[in-house]
Amino acid sequence: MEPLKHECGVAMIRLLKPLEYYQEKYGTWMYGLNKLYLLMEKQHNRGQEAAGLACVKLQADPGEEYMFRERGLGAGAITEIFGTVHSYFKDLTAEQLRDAEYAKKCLPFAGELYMGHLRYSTTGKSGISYVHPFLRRNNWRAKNLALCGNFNLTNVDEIFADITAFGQHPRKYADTYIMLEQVGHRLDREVERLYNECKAEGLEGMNITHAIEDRIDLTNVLKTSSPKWDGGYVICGLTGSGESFAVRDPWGIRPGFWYMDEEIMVLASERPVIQTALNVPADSIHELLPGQAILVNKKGEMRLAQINEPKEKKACSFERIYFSRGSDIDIYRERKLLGKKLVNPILKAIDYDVVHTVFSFIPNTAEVAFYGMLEGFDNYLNELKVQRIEALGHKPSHTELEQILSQRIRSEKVAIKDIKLRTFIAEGNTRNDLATHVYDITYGSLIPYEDNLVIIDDSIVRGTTLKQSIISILDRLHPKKIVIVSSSPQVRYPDYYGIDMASMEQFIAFKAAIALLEERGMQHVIEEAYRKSKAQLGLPKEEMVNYVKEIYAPFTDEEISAKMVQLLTPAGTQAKVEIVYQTLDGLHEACPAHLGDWYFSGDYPTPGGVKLVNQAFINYVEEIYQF
Ligand SMILES: O=P(O)(O)OC[C@H]1O[C@H](OP(=O)(O)OP(=O)(O)O)[C@H](O)[C@@H]1O
Repeated sequence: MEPLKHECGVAMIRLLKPLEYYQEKYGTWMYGLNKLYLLMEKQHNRGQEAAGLACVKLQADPGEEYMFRERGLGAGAITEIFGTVHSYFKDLTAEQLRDAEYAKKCLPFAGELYMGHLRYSTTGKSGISYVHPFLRRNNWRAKNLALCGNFNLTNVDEIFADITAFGQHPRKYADTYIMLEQVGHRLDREVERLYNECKAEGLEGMNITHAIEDRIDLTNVLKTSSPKWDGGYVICGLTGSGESFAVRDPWGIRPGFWYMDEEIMVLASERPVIQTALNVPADSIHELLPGQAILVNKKGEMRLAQINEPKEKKACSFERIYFSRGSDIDIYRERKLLGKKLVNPILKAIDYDVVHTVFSFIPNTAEVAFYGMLEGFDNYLNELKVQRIEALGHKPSHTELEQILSQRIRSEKVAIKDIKLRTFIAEGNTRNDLATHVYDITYGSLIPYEDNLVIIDDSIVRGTTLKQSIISILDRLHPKKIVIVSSSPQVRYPDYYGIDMASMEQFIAFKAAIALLEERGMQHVIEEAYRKSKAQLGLPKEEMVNYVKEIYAPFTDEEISAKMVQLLTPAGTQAKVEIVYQTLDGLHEACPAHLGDWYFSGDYPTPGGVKLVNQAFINYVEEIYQF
């Protein structure tokens, strides 16, 4: 089975006051719903394929619904699901709409607990039934569970085996279902344990229900269900009795941030989203720590709990480079630094000829790195100007100064992206076409046959953007040389923890390394790596080694880059093309708190990652390479 992937965004809201409070203070009891909309809309960058939301209403009477969900497919899913929710209110009178008590009693989605999810998946497994949140319903309110997550587990097979060993019978072999059943099973046990406890105390009827709901401790549930999860995750859940939680993986791979005051608790995948939606400063927002959970109980009491021992922190650097919005104060700084660090290799590539070089970027994500790169070149040029002034040996005249200071770094808006969608996270089959037509150029933005063009992108993964579109369209401007700059290092290995970059054979770096091995008659390296990978199949995953590294080992980064240029440059391109990459050290210096770099280095933080890359390489050799 191909594992399902959920590279996504999450948002949670827990209103800590009655709905009347928000009606009075903010003029609407829909305060929570509206904030959820903002949090989701501002995380659209994290998922364009589908969206879903869930809501739980506290204090419903038996016979009244208290858990609601809406899900939609497609790029317009957020608008669609909120449109549907609002359609329930469209026939209300103005008075009814203002009446928080009426809303609470009679209207769907008028609750205190909210949860939203944005999804993209590139595995072809789509359809509304795969859209989060997932629900598990039961006649015991505390056993009801809504779950959504930004996650990917490497060991769905092991967890499936585990829960079937308990005698459970999941309906689907899909990670979210399996997780839902696993957490749900532990939740059932917890409720049953409390039921027995309450019974033994002599409680009866609804008193038992209320006592269970007062005593239930979700940390027990999470501690018993999550230890085997091997992967990156922020899993969010709501229960029918009013508990909400979010738990993060022990390596801190996937991000989660939360904010709380006396009115609201909010959690989201990205920090600035909370800042903007609630107008609060960055330092009032906390990171959910590796292995930690944030829980708010039925009474609105929050607590942080260490669910799993934190491991060596390997927060995903690709979040910083590409996936998250660049509006975060730290991400903005980091992206700029990534650009700045590339000045020296770029200077080499343009033969130090800044006078005849135009600098630009491939929209949109690379824009911030571009500003950093420009700053770096400004510094370089200033230094040159100082040297030239000093070299004059006399007090410079006004004309001399003017002449020296007039030199500027030339930056232009050369590439234009015609649509706002991210092509990277578009479904595989449609991507090529999208990449081909999505970019355009500004005619006249450089001097033909005289100027070099340095153009920065955040990442080169499959190379589709370059090959299908960028290089040939830039060549129409007739630059002398095109220097493509990647603010991140060469992407060499699949992700497996929640960002579905591509499968191994699609990586342009991998294709280049294989081509080099073949060209130089070094096929034995492939055979050897395959043999070793195959030989360790029976080993426990903790003992496995990533032998794919041997494919890259014989070559320098520059050799691989040069090969990529050959593979990516369309026939007939007139300009000379070169690719300049960030180094791993440069990445770590720019993003020191996010050292997770497995897609660049092959150093997977969890044994499941090594196991999957091993299998992927075996599959590649057996199905594609075929000796
Ligand atoms: O080498 P490739 O496989 O083509 O992938 C890398 C490209 O994909 C991303 O662009 P995307 O259109 O997703 O988003 P952006 O507008 O946020 O830069 C990224 O910025 C690169 O341009």
